[in-house]
Amino acid sequence: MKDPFLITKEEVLKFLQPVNPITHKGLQGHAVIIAGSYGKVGAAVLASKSCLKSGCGLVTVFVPKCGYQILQISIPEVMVITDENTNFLTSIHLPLVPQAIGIGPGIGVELGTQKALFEFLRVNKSPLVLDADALNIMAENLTWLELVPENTILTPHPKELERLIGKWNSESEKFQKTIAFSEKYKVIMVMKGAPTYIIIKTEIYENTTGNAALATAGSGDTLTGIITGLLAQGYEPKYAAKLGVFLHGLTADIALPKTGYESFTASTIIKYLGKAFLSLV
Ligand SMILES: NC(=O)C1=CN([C@@H]2O[C@H](COP(=O)(O)OP(=O)(O)OC[C@H]3O[C@@H](n4cnc5c(N)ncnc54)[C@H](OP(=O)(O)O)[C@@H]3O)[C@@H](O)[C@H]2O)[C@@H](O)CC1
Ligand SMILES: Nc1ncnc2c1ncn2[C@@H]1O[C@H](COP(=O)(O)OP(=O)(O)O)[C@@H](O)[C@H]1O
Ligand SMILES: [Mg+2]
Repeated sequence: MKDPFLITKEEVLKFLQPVNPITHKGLQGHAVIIAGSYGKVGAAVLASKSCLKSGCGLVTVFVPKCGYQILQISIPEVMVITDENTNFLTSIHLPLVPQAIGIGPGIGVELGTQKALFEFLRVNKSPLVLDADALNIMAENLTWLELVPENTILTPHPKELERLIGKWNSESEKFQKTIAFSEKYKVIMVMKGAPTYIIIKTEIYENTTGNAALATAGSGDTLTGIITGLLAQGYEPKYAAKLGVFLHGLTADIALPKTGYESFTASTIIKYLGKAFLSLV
Protein backbone atom coordinates (compact mmCIF):
# COMPACT_ATOMS: atom_id res chain seq x y z
CA MET A 1 0.00 0.00 0.00
CA LYS A 2 1.29 3.45 -0.95
CA ASP A 3 1.84 6.02 1.79
CA PRO A 4 -1.19 8.30 2.00
CA PHE A 5 -1.01 11.99 1.11
CA LEU A 6 -2.07 14.12 4.06
CA ILE A 7 -5.03 16.49 3.72
CA THR A 8 -3.70 19.53 5.60
CA LYS A 9 -4.55 23.21 5.72
CA GLU A 10 -1.64 23.91 3.39
CA GLU A 11 -3.02 21.36 0.94
CA VAL A 12 -6.62 22.65 0.91
CA LEU A 13 -5.46 26.26 0.55
CA LYS A 14 -4.05 25.27 -2.85
CA PHE A 15 -7.55 24.75 -4.24
CA LEU A 16 -9.83 26.76 -1.92
CA GLN A 17 -11.94 28.99 -4.18
CA PRO A 18 -11.95 32.70 -3.27
CA VAL A 19 -15.35 34.35 -2.89
CA ASN A 20 -16.21 36.54 -5.86
CA PRO A 21 -17.46 39.87 -4.44
CA ILE A 22 -19.99 40.31 -7.25
CA THR A 23 -21.31 36.77 -7.14
CA HIS A 24 -25.02 36.09 -6.61
CA LYS A 25 -26.98 33.09 -5.40
CA GLY A 26 -27.46 31.86 -8.96
CA LEU A 27 -23.69 31.63 -9.41
CA GLN A 28 -23.08 29.95 -6.04
CA GLY A 29 -24.63 26.70 -7.19
CA HIS A 30 -27.96 24.99 -6.72
CA ALA A 31 -27.76 21.73 -4.78
CA VAL A 32 -30.43 19.11 -4.21
CA ILE A 33 -30.48 16.90 -1.11
CA ILE A 34 -32.62 13.77 -1.42
CA ALA A 35 -33.06 12.43 2.08
CA GLY A 36 -35.33 11.42 4.93
CA SER A 37 -38.18 9.08 5.73
CA TYR A 38 -40.68 8.84 8.60
CA GLY A 39 -38.65 9.16 11.83
CA LYS A 40 -35.49 10.15 9.95
CA VAL A 41 -36.42 13.54 8.56
CA GLY A 42 -33.69 14.88 10.84
CA ALA A 43 -31.12 13.45 8.43
CA ALA A 44 -32.61 15.65 5.68
CA VAL A 45 -32.56 18.70 7.96
CA LEU A 46 -28.92 18.17 8.93
CA ALA A 47 -27.72 17.46 5.40
CA SER A 48 -29.55 20.38 3.78
CA LYS A 49 -28.58 22.88 6.47
CA SER A 50 -24.91 21.98 6.23
CA CYS A 51 -25.16 22.12 2.43
CA LEU A 52 -26.47 25.67 2.63
CA LYS A 53 -23.82 26.64 5.19
CA SER A 54 -21.02 25.38 2.96
CA GLY A 55 -21.66 28.40 0.74
CA CYS A 56 -24.11 26.97 -1.74
CA GLY A 57 -26.45 29.61 -3.27
CA LEU A 58 -29.66 27.60 -3.42
CA VAL A 59 -30.62 24.33 -1.77
CA THR A 60 -33.68 22.24 -2.60
CA VAL A 61 -34.58 19.23 -0.49
CA PHE A 62 -36.55 16.30 -1.85
CA VAL A 63 -38.34 14.41 0.94
CA PRO A 64 -41.38 12.21 1.43
CA LYS A 65 -44.51 14.22 2.28
CA CYS A 66 -44.00 13.69 6.04
CA GLY A 67 -40.90 15.90 5.83
CA TYR A 68 -42.58 18.97 4.32
CA GLN A 69 -43.52 20.99 7.39
CA ILE A 70 -40.49 19.87 9.36
CA LEU A 71 -38.15 21.21 6.69
CA GLN A 72 -40.06 24.42 6.02
CA ILE A 73 -40.22 25.28 9.71
CA SER A 74 -36.70 24.26 10.67
CA ILE A 75 -34.85 25.81 7.70
CA PRO A 76 -36.74 28.61 5.94
CA GLU A 77 -33.83 29.20 3.53
CA VAL A 78 -34.23 25.76 1.97
CA MET A 79 -36.82 24.97 -0.72
CA VAL A 80 -38.75 21.74 -0.40
CA ILE A 81 -40.17 19.34 -2.99
CA THR A 82 -42.08 16.29 -1.82
CA ASP A 83 -42.46 12.79 -3.14
CA GLU A 84 -46.03 11.64 -3.89
CA ASN A 85 -45.71 9.16 -1.00
CA THR A 86 -46.08 10.06 2.68
CA ASN A 87 -43.49 8.12 4.69
CA PHE A 88 -40.73 7.13 2.28
CA LEU A 89 -39.53 7.97 -1.23
CA THR A 90 -41.14 6.18 -4.16
CA SER A 91 -40.60 8.42 -7.20
CA ILE A 92 -37.85 11.01 -7.50
CA HIS A 93 -38.60 13.66 -10.11
CA LEU A 94 -36.78 16.98 -10.03
CA PRO A 95 -38.09 20.04 -11.87
CA LEU A 96 -34.53 21.35 -12.24
CA VAL A 97 -31.04 20.24 -13.21
CA PRO A 98 -28.94 21.11 -10.15
CA GLN A 99 -25.15 21.51 -10.06
CA ALA A 100 -24.92 18.67 -7.50
CA ILE A 101 -27.09 16.13 -5.72
CA GLY A 102 -26.56 14.35 -2.39
CA ILE A 103 -28.74 11.31 -1.87
CA GLY A 104 -29.21 8.75 0.85
CA PRO A 105 -29.28 10.03 4.45
CA GLY A 106 -32.26 8.56 6.23
CA ILE A 107 -34.10 7.35 3.10
CA GLY A 108 -34.44 3.74 4.32
CA VAL A 109 -34.39 0.66 2.12
CA GLU A 110 -38.09 0.09 1.32
CA LEU A 111 -38.65 -1.66 -2.01
CA GLY A 112 -40.37 1.46 -3.39
CA THR A 113 -37.34 3.55 -2.42
CA GLN A 114 -35.01 1.06 -4.13
CA LYS A 115 -37.01 1.36 -7.36
CA ALA A 116 -37.06 5.14 -7.07
CA LEU A 117 -33.27 5.19 -6.62
CA PHE A 118 -32.79 3.05 -9.73
CA GLU A 119 -35.04 5.27 -11.87
CA PHE A 120 -33.30 8.35 -10.51
CA LEU A 121 -29.84 6.98 -11.35
CA ARG A 122 -30.99 6.09 -14.86
CA VAL A 123 -31.85 9.68 -15.71
CA ASN A 124 -29.52 11.70 -13.49
CA LYS A 125 -26.57 13.54 -15.03
CA SER A 126 -25.70 15.89 -12.14
CA PRO A 127 -22.55 15.33 -10.03
CA LEU A 128 -23.50 13.03 -7.19
CA VAL A 129 -22.77 12.15 -3.56
CA LEU A 130 -24.09 8.76 -2.39
CA ASP A 131 -24.42 8.14 1.34
CA ALA A 132 -26.11 5.94 3.95
CA ASP A 133 -29.16 4.05 2.64
CA ALA A 134 -28.34 4.91 -0.99
CA LEU A 135 -25.12 2.94 -0.36
CA ASN A 136 -26.97 0.15 1.42
CA ILE A 137 -29.32 -0.21 -1.57
CA MET A 138 -26.43 -0.04 -4.07
CA ALA A 139 -24.55 -2.71 -2.10
CA GLU A 140 -27.32 -5.14 -3.05
CA ASN A 141 -27.31 -3.92 -6.66
CA LEU A 142 -23.69 -3.19 -7.55
CA THR A 143 -24.35 -3.02 -11.31
CA TRP A 144 -26.30 0.20 -10.66
CA LEU A 145 -22.93 1.85 -10.02
CA GLU A 146 -22.41 1.72 -13.78
CA LEU A 147 -25.19 4.34 -14.03
CA VAL A 148 -23.53 7.00 -11.88
CA PRO A 149 -21.41 9.86 -13.30
CA GLU A 150 -17.66 9.29 -13.26
CA ASN A 151 -16.11 10.52 -9.97
CA THR A 152 -19.34 10.18 -8.04
CA ILE A 153 -18.45 10.45 -4.34
CA LEU A 154 -19.41 7.59 -2.01
CA THR A 155 -19.20 8.27 1.75
CA PRO A 156 -19.47 4.92 3.57
CA HIS A 157 -18.84 4.40 7.30
CA PRO A 158 -17.08 1.09 8.03
CA LYS A 159 -20.28 -1.00 8.05
CA GLU A 160 -21.51 0.53 4.80
CA LEU A 161 -18.07 -0.04 3.30
CA GLU A 162 -18.23 -3.71 4.28
CA ARG A 163 -21.64 -4.01 2.64
CA LEU A 164 -20.14 -2.56 -0.58
CA ILE A 165 -16.77 -4.32 -0.80
CA GLY A 166 -17.26 -7.37 1.44
CA LYS A 167 -15.39 -8.35 4.61
CA TRP A 168 -11.65 -7.79 4.96
CA ASN A 169 -9.09 -9.64 7.06
CA SER A 170 -6.59 -6.83 7.55
CA GLU A 171 -6.28 -3.07 7.15
CA SER A 172 -4.20 -3.54 4.03
CA GLU A 173 -6.83 -5.80 2.48
CA LYS A 174 -9.48 -3.18 3.26
CA PHE A 175 -7.48 -0.59 1.32
CA GLN A 176 -6.75 -2.99 -1.55
CA LYS A 177 -10.44 -3.81 -1.92
CA THR A 178 -11.49 -0.16 -1.71
CA ILE A 179 -8.90 0.83 -4.33
CA ALA A 180 -10.12 -1.95 -6.62
CA PHE A 181 -13.72 -0.77 -6.09
CA SER A 182 -12.80 2.84 -6.87
CA GLU A 183 -11.01 1.76 -10.05
CA LYS A 184 -13.72 -0.62 -11.21
CA TYR A 185 -16.61 1.81 -10.81
CA LYS A 186 -14.61 5.05 -11.37
CA VAL A 187 -15.87 6.49 -8.10
CA ILE A 188 -14.29 8.42 -5.21
CA MET A 189 -14.45 6.55 -1.91
CA VAL A 190 -14.59 8.58 1.31
CA MET A 191 -13.80 5.89 3.91
CA LYS A 192 -15.21 7.55 7.01
CA GLY A 193 -13.60 6.76 10.33
CA ALA A 194 -10.86 7.95 12.65
CA PRO A 195 -9.16 9.15 10.56
CA THR A 196 -11.10 9.39 7.30
CA TYR A 197 -9.32 8.31 4.12
CA ILE A 198 -10.23 9.28 0.58
CA ILE A 199 -9.46 6.79 -2.17
CA ILE A 200 -9.30 8.03 -5.74
CA LYS A 201 -8.33 5.04 -7.84
CA THR A 202 -4.85 4.15 -6.51
CA GLU A 203 -4.29 7.44 -4.63
CA ILE A 204 -4.88 7.47 -0.86
CA TYR A 205 -5.48 10.69 1.08
CA GLU A 206 -5.59 10.83 4.88
CA ASN A 207 -7.48 13.57 6.66
CA THR A 208 -5.70 15.39 9.49
CA THR A 209 -8.70 17.03 11.22
CA GLY A 210 -11.45 15.69 13.46
CA ASN A 211 -11.73 13.96 16.80
CA ALA A 212 -14.00 11.64 18.77
CA ALA A 213 -16.59 14.40 19.26
CA LEU A 214 -17.71 13.50 15.72
CA ALA A 215 -18.86 10.09 16.95
CA THR A 216 -22.45 11.30 17.20
CA ALA A 217 -25.72 10.70 15.35
CA GLY A 218 -26.07 12.67 12.14
CA SER A 219 -22.40 13.55 11.90
CA GLY A 220 -22.15 11.77 8.54
CA ASP A 221 -25.37 13.37 7.29
CA THR A 222 -23.75 16.78 7.72
CA LEU A 223 -20.66 15.61 5.81
CA THR A 224 -22.89 14.64 2.88
CA GLY A 225 -24.42 18.11 2.92
CA ILE A 226 -21.05 19.85 3.04
CA ILE A 227 -19.52 17.85 0.18
CA THR A 228 -22.68 18.28 -1.94
CA GLY A 229 -22.61 22.03 -1.30
CA LEU A 230 -18.97 22.28 -2.38
CA LEU A 231 -19.64 20.21 -5.51
CA ALA A 232 -22.52 22.54 -6.41
CA GLN A 233 -20.16 25.51 -6.11
CA GLY A 234 -18.00 24.08 -8.84
CA TYR A 235 -15.31 22.24 -6.89
CA GLU A 236 -14.12 19.19 -8.80
CA PRO A 237 -15.27 16.03 -7.01
CA LYS A 238 -11.78 15.21 -5.66
CA TYR A 239 -11.46 18.71 -4.18
CA ALA A 240 -15.04 18.75 -2.85
CA ALA A 241 -14.33 15.46 -1.05
CA LYS A 242 -11.00 16.63 0.42
CA LEU A 243 -12.18 20.09 1.47
CA GLY A 244 -15.43 18.61 2.82
CA VAL A 245 -13.79 16.08 5.14
CA PHE A 246 -11.17 18.64 6.20
CA LEU A 247 -13.78 21.30 7.13
CA HIS A 248 -16.05 18.72 8.80
CA GLY A 249 -13.21 17.58 11.06
CA LEU A 250 -12.08 21.15 11.67
CA THR A 251 -15.48 22.08 13.16
CA ALA A 252 -14.87 19.45 15.86
CA ASP A 253 -11.29 20.59 16.51
CA ILE A 254 -12.41 24.21 16.91
CA ALA A 255 -15.51 23.42 18.97
CA LEU A 256 -14.01 20.82 21.31
CA PRO A 257 -12.54 23.26 23.90
CA LYS A 258 -15.99 24.91 24.18
CA THR A 259 -18.32 21.92 24.02
CA GLY A 260 -16.30 18.97 25.29
CA TYR A 261 -16.79 15.61 23.62
CA GLU A 262 -20.09 14.95 25.32
CA SER A 263 -22.21 17.93 24.32
CA PHE A 264 -20.93 18.12 20.74
CA THR A 265 -23.73 17.11 18.33
CA ALA A 266 -24.24 17.14 14.57
CA SER A 267 -25.85 20.56 14.96
CA THR A 268 -22.56 21.74 16.49
CA ILE A 269 -20.82 20.80 13.23
CA ILE A 270 -23.22 23.11 11.39
CA LYS A 271 -22.82 25.86 13.99
CA TYR A 272 -19.01 25.83 13.68
CA LEU A 273 -18.78 25.57 9.89
CA GLY A 274 -18.33 29.33 9.62
CA LYS A 275 -15.41 29.29 12.07
CA ALA A 276 -13.85 26.42 10.13
CA PHE A 277 -14.02 28.41 6.88
CA LEU A 278 -12.65 31.51 8.64
CA SER A 279 -9.70 29.58 10.05
CA LEU A 280 -8.61 28.81 6.49
CA VAL A 281 -8.20 32.42 5.41
N1 LIG B 1 -31.44 12.10 12.97
C1 LIG B 1 -31.56 11.25 11.94
O1 LIG B 1 -32.51 11.28 11.18
C2 LIG B 1 -30.49 10.26 11.72
C3 LIG B 1 -30.57 9.37 10.67
N2 LIG B 1 -29.61 8.48 10.38
C4 LIG B 1 -29.83 7.58 9.25
O2 LIG B 1 -30.15 6.33 9.76
C5 LIG B 1 -29.87 5.34 8.81
C6 LIG B 1 -29.07 4.23 9.44
O3 LIG B 1 -27.74 4.67 9.63
P1 LIG B 1 -26.72 3.99 10.63
O4 LIG B 1 -25.40 4.40 10.13
O5 LIG B 1 -27.06 4.34 12.01
O6 LIG B 1 -27.00 2.44 10.48
P2 LIG B 1 -26.13 1.28 9.82
O7 LIG B 1 -25.83 1.55 8.38
O8 LIG B 1 -26.78 -0.02 10.11
O9 LIG B 1 -24.78 1.37 10.60
C7 LIG B 1 -24.73 1.19 11.99
C8 LIG B 1 -23.71 0.17 12.31
O10 LIG B 1 -22.51 0.41 11.56
C9 LIG B 1 -21.37 0.18 12.35
N3 LIG B 1 -20.58 1.40 12.37
C10 LIG B 1 -20.97 2.66 12.14
N4 LIG B 1 -19.96 3.51 12.28
C11 LIG B 1 -18.89 2.77 12.59
C12 LIG B 1 -17.54 3.09 12.86
N5 LIG B 1 -17.09 4.35 12.81
N6 LIG B 1 -16.70 2.08 13.13
C13 LIG B 1 -17.15 0.81 13.18
N7 LIG B 1 -18.43 0.45 12.93
C14 LIG B 1 -19.28 1.43 12.66
C15 LIG B 1 -21.88 -0.24 13.70
O11 LIG B 1 -21.88 -1.65 13.67
P3 LIG B 1 -21.53 -2.53 14.97
O12 LIG B 1 -20.18 -2.07 15.42
O13 LIG B 1 -22.61 -2.23 15.94
O14 LIG B 1 -21.52 -3.91 14.44
C16 LIG B 1 -23.29 0.27 13.75
O15 LIG B 1 -24.14 -0.54 14.54
C17 LIG B 1 -29.11 6.05 7.68
O16 LIG B 1 -30.00 6.34 6.64
C18 LIG B 1 -28.66 7.31 8.32
O17 LIG B 1 -28.47 8.36 7.38
C19 LIG B 1 -28.36 8.47 11.12
O18 LIG B 1 -27.50 9.30 10.39
C20 LIG B 1 -28.55 8.96 12.55
C21 LIG B 1 -29.31 10.25 12.62
N1 LIG C 1 -13.66 8.87 16.73
C1 LIG C 1 -13.80 9.61 15.63
N2 LIG C 1 -12.81 10.45 15.23
C2 LIG C 1 -12.95 11.21 14.14
N3 LIG C 1 -14.06 11.19 13.35
C3 LIG C 1 -15.06 10.40 13.68
C4 LIG C 1 -15.00 9.56 14.83
N4 LIG C 1 -16.17 8.86 14.91
C5 LIG C 1 -16.92 9.25 13.87
N5 LIG C 1 -16.26 10.16 13.11
C6 LIG C 1 -16.76 10.81 11.90
O1 LIG C 1 -18.15 11.06 12.06
C7 LIG C 1 -18.86 10.75 10.87
C8 LIG C 1 -19.86 9.64 11.16
O2 LIG C 1 -20.59 9.34 10.00
P1 LIG C 1 -21.79 8.30 10.02
O3 LIG C 1 -21.39 7.07 10.72
O4 LIG C 1 -22.30 8.19 8.64
O5 LIG C 1 -22.88 9.08 10.94
P2 LIG C 1 -24.45 9.26 10.76
O6 LIG C 1 -24.93 8.20 9.81
O7 LIG C 1 -25.01 9.11 12.14
O8 LIG C 1 -24.68 10.62 10.22
C9 LIG C 1 -17.81 10.38 9.83
O9 LIG C 1 -17.41 11.50 9.12
C10 LIG C 1 -16.65 9.86 10.72
O10 LIG C 1 -15.39 9.99 10.10
MG1 LIG D 1 -24.22 7.87 7.92
